[in-house]
Amino acid sequence: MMELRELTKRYGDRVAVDGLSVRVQPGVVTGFLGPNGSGKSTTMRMILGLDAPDHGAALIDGVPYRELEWPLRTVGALLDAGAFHPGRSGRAHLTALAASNDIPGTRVEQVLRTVGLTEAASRRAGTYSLGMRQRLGVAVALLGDPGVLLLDEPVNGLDPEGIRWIRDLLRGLAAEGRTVFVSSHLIAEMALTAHRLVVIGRGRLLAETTVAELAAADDNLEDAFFRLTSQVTDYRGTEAS
Ligand SMILES: Nc1ncnc2c1ncn2[C@@H]1O[C@H](COP(=O)(O)OP(=O)(O)OP(=O)(O)O)[C@@H](O)[C@H]1O
Repeated sequence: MMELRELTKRYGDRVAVDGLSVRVQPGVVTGFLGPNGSGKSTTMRMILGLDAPDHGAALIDGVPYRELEWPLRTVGALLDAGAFHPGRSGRAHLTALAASNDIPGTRVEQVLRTVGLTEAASRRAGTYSLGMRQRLGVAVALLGDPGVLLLDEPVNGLDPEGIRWIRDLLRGLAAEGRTVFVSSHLIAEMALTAHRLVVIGRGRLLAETTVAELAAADDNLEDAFFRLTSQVTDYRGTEAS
C-alpha cells in the first residue's frame, strides 16, 4: 500500500506538486498520467526519498521511504534506466545491489531470466541498447521481490514484444497482490495495462478513478484525458509553418 498525503514540492516560486493526496491500492496496476511538466517524476522522486517534500508525506506501508529498513525489499523502482556503472556487467550490477541489501545471489539469475537478459548478463551494461537498459532497470526493481513497484515510463525504448511483455509482467505482479504504480504518456498502452488511473495536471489531482469509468465519460480514454487536462497543459506544439 502506498499513500500520498498532501504531498507538495516547490522549486522557487513554481509549485511542481500541489497538495497531492492519493491512496494507491494493492492488487491492481495504477497508471499515473499527466501532461509534460505536471509533476509525475517529482512525485515519484519524493516517494523514493530522492527529493524532500515541502509539505505532506509519501508513505509506503505506513512509513516514509527513508525509514524503510530494507528499501529494495519493500519498494522496487525504475526511474532512470541509465542509472548504473557502464563498465560493469548487468550481472555484476545486480550482484552488487543484492549483496548490499542482503538478497541471496540466486535471485540475480532469477530476475535476469524474468527480464530476458541471461544471454547478455556478462556484457558491460554500457553496451546495452535502450531496451536492454530498461530491462536491466526492471530487473533491479524486481530484485528484492518487493510488495510495491514504482515505474516511470517503463515501456520507453522497448520493442512491441517488450511492450507486451512489460504489460503482462505488471498485470501479473499486481495479480499477486502487489501495489504497482506506473507513469506513462501512452494513453492507449495504459488502457491495456492499468485498472485504475491517477491523473494530475500542474501538480494537482484531476482524477482518481478506474480506466473503465474514465473512458465511459467520453468516447474513449484519450478524449477523456484531453478533456480533463485541457486547462492545465503547459506545452503544446503547433503545425510546421
Ligand atoms: N530540479 C528542478 N528544479 C526546478 N524545477 C524543476 C525541477 N524538477 C522539476 N521541476 C519543475 O517541476 C515541474 C514538474 O516536473 P516533472 O519532471 O515532475 O513533470 P513530469 O510530469 O514528470 O513531466 P514529463 O511528462 O515531461 O516527464 C516542471 O515545471 C519542472 O520544470
